[in-house]
Amino acid sequence: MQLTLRDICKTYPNGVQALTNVSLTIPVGMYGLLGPNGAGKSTLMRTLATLQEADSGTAMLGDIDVLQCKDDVRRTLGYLPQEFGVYPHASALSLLDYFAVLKGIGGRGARRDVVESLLHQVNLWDVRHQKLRGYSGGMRQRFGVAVALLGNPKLLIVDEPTAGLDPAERVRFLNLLSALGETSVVILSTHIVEDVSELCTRMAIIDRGRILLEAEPLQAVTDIRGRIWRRVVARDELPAVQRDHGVISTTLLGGRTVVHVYDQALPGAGFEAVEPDLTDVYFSTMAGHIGQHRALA
Ligand SMILES: Nc1ncnc2c1ncn2[C@@H]1O[C@H](COP(=O)(O)OP(=O)(O)OP(=O)(O)O)[C@@H](O)[C@H]1O
Repeated sequence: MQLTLRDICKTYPNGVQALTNVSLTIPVGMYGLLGPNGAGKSTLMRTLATLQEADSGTAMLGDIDVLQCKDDVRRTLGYLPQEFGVYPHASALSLLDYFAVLKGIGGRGARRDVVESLLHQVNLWDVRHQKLRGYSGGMRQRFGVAVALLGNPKLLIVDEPTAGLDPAERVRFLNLLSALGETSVVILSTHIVEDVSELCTRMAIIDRGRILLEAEPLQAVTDIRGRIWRRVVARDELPAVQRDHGVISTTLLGGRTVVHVYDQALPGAGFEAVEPDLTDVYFSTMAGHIGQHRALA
């Protein structure tokens, strides 16, 4: 089972080209779709979740035509949207049971087993009788995962799930997701590089509707070894450094400015080699040093 996307295009009525010839092969496991705000991630996620139409292209989940046979996909789809509205006065137990009825999970006993086991899995069992209104952001997200997992989906789509979670909730949430990647295609859309580096065995970087890089995170990091250089610069030096070098990122560390530069060789005095990470892969791609930007230029 894998999800295969070929040449998916989408232009909104206002003329925004949100997806341009998106082609991806997404195997069972955790797949990260990484890109900045407005890149087209939600458009792609909503299209795969059968909530909106593409203009052209194909998407096959095994032998199911995702764009044509929407009912077949919905039977095996779990979707956790960016904004997850909950009914504030319902408890997790009653609302999950309600969604299970909607999903067609029949037989009261069987349904109770499914609901109870999901509440354990997402670690909400102890608070199952509490109203959702009192839940933290992370608890709501985990409730959303429980809803998305009803009916054992073969395709699970999770759109920007960690925004707004505190570090402890984020870790708990990511651990939960990683357990799911063993049997299903799980697509995690995010603008947070760490979500992908910690969790995903494969990834793609998308910007302005185009796939710029498709890679295994570890391999992508290995591939740029020896090409990332770092220098601490004074604020007034920054414009010159940016003019003269392929600066991919500028960060602050203890009040000082640290630039990372992409170059095949030592860019000049004051630079030192750094062991790259996935953030360097991301910014090198966005700056056009690696990936498809180069082919487009
Ligand atoms: N319904 C719509 N009508 C017109 N333009 C839209 C619509 N939805 C999204 N867009 C535009 O399409 C582009 C892609 O948006 P999309 O929401 O898919 O990006 P994203 O990567 O999910 O970004 P974010 O992280 O901000 O949600 C953006 O330029 C956005 O403004």
